[in-house]
Amino acid sequence: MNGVLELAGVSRSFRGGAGVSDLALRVEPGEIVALVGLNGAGKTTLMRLALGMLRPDRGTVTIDGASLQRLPGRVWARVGHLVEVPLAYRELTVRQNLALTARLHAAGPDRVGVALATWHLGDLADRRVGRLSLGNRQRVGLAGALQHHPELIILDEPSNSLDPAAVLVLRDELRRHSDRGAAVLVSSHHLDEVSRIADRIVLMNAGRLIGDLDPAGQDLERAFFARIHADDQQRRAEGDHR
Ligand SMILES: Nc1ncnc2c1ncn2[C@@H]1O[C@H](COP(=O)(O)OP(=O)(O)OP(=O)(O)O)[C@@H](O)[C@H]1O
Repeated sequence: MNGVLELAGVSRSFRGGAGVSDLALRVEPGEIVALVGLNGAGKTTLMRLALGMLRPDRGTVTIDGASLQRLPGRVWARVGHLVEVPLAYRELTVRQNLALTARLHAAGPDRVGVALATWHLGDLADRRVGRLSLGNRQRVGLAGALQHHPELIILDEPSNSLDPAAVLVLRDELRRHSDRGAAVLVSSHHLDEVSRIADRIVLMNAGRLIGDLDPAGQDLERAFFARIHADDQQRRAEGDHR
């Protein structure tokens, strides 16, 4: 498996008018793509579509060239994701949760010790996940999503509720996994953080992908808002002409 994720012409609408339209995105092995946009832009929806948690009304999603409906189990086992709720059983300990996620991904139990050390979870290894703080639960979720060395990584706002030390671990881990060839798609609200790790920043607004931002560019925040504003104005103008 080489982990390429591709969305082509993907649309999904929800009752009430919201949704995403005509999404086209390709994430290559070794590449970190950051998805940025305002609240409600459609980032989580795109990720749920990419993971088959939601079916598109139109368009196709492929991983490694295979449609999600026909994706073999061994390919799913090479995907690591954290979208919405961290995969963790509240009544089990941190160590038990990590052992379970390792098994689900056909990885050996030896990965658990490494994951505990990487995410500084050693002292919490025998605590029940349900008793942990939000940030520590997020660390367990991230450790579980990455410990099997996935070829495709999809994380929705992974730095949410992490302390600065854990944000550093996250950054190092994403770089390390992309250096060994993983394709990484990550959403974020923190442009400065994203600019440090992303090879490509993809902008989303009102359910559409509206172009890229240069991670090395000056004053990313200003550039971000200018692009969003221009897109809003264009949509309004097009609406006026209908
Ligand atoms: N299951 C659903 N039913 C109806 N509307 C939905 C559903 N899921 C998402 N939406 C709507 O689709 C739009 C996009 O939501 P989404 O959660 O993808 O945005 P987001 O970019 O991830 O936002 P945030 O930054 O706040 O997490 C929103 O208007 C949301 O209310």
